[in-house]
Amino acid sequence: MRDKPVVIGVAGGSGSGKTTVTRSICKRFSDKTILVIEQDYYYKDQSHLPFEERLNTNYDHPLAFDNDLLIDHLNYLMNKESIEKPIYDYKMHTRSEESVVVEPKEVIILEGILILEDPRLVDLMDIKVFVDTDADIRIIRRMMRDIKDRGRSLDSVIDQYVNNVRPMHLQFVEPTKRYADIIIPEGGQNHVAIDIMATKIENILAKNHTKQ
Ligand SMILES: Nc1ncnc2c1ncn2[C@@H]1O[C@H](COP(=O)(O)OP(=O)(O)O)[C@@H](O)[C@H]1O
Ligand SMILES: Nc1ccn([C@@H]2O[C@H](COP(=O)(O)O)[C@@H](O)[C@H]2O)c(=O)n1
Repeated sequence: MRDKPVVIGVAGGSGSGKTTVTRSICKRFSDKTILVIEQDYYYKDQSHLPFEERLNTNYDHPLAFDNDLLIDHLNYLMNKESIEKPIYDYKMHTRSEESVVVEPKEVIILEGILILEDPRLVDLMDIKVFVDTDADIRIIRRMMRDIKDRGRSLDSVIDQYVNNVRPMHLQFVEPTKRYADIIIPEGGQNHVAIDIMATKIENILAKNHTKQ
């Protein structure tokens, strides 16, 4: 493994397909090669707040994230040290009590809505990707996922989208597209883009291995 892992940032709006793209890329490599770090798991811990209060948090604002901890963890991984990655509970709107120990790998994919919004995170990335999907598709995907997987009602998804997700997307997420090296339209079903990403990663790994 070269001195430092390769860091690939995968940004994009909620429901754009970041997780799906990331999983499609990971499937092309062995489990030992790519470590995925989700910015969502670094939402600020809210366990000290009553549940009702957690419902009022704006989870689409940059200040909702504990990027200091995320940056500390990325620096540990860059120095080939393991971290205790937090686990996030979307139903309870806070960090779980458990965490998981993860070891550094040759490639780190950092995935999240606002990873290109913090210049300290951008500075750590070798390749920056923005998954670009139309807003109508994103809201439909989000409705289906949040009701099925995140314990939400239709009304709450619509309310949150109108009051927080949409305005924050326009103010903070969409403008970060300009920092991307690669823009992937439509996300996980874009096989050409996934092929290009996988080839780029293979080339970087091959170069690192011949240097040793
Ligand atoms: N191309 C696609 N076609 C249909 N459904 C998709 C597609 N990409 C993602 N989804 C679904 O949409 C939801 C959101 O996708 P996900 O990859 O989790 O987006 P993000 O990580 O950007 O929020 C998931 O339930 C996923 O299975
Ligand atoms: N307690 C929380 C925390 C976050 N969210 C929403 O998650 C979205 C980001 O995750 P994606 O997988 O969709 O990128 C973000 O838009 C937050 O609104 C939430 O609903 N509840």
